[in-house]
Amino acid sequence: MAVIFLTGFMGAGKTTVGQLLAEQYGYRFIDTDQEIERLHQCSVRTIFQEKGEAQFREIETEVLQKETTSKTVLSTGGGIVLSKANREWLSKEGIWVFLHVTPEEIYQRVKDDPHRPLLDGDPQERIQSLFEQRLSLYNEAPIVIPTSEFTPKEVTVEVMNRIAHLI
Ligand SMILES: Nc1ncnc2c1ncn2[C@@H]1O[C@H](COP(=O)(O)OP(=O)(O)O)[C@@H](O)[C@H]1O
Ligand SMILES: O=C(O)C1=C[C@@H](OP(=O)(O)O)[C@@H](O)[C@H](O)C1
Ligand SMILES: [Mg+2]
Repeated sequence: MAVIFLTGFMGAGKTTVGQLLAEQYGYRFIDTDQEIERLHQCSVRTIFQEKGEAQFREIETEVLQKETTSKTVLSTGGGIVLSKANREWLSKEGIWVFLHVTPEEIYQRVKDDPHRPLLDGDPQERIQSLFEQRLSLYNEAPIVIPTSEFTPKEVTVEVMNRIAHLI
């Protein structure tokens, strides 16, 4: 009766693959960003603007903890790993998967999408710098899945293969 946490950089495919994975298992699908937007009735971008990143992170942690229930695929926002407490939660409370993607591929996937406030300005520079800051945190996950050269369906199958013994 597992909960599966999908983590990784913006554009890794956490939201996309999470939905496919939940369909395959017949599990509930929760995306922390979508849940925050539903609870607060406004966009992630607006929350960043009006409340600031620190408060967004507090809300994100609350959602992570509250929605950690059995038979759930929980797709997180890319910054969930910034908090040590969140990383401990991910490692203790469920199956923690890191969807890996290269900075070049991230840029291709997110360049036309205005929804990510942390990529405002020069997105290529922002991606490179955040990637370098965060890679070691994502790599604390026990299960690492490359995604850059695979379709969401292929990534989903690979996640299922890699966690089959834990489900
Ligand atoms: N494996 C993949 N190959 C190509 N494009 C992908 C892949 N996974 C996701 N995408 C695309 O990249 C964008 C970001 O995906 P999304 O699931 O929102 O990522 P995340 O939730 O990790 O930020 C979407 O347009 C999605 O269709
Ligand atoms: O990496 C980050 O800090 C963020 C990633 C976003 O989610 P995705 O990873 O789903 O894009 C969203 O939570 C917010 O814009 C902050
Ligand atoms: Mg997402």
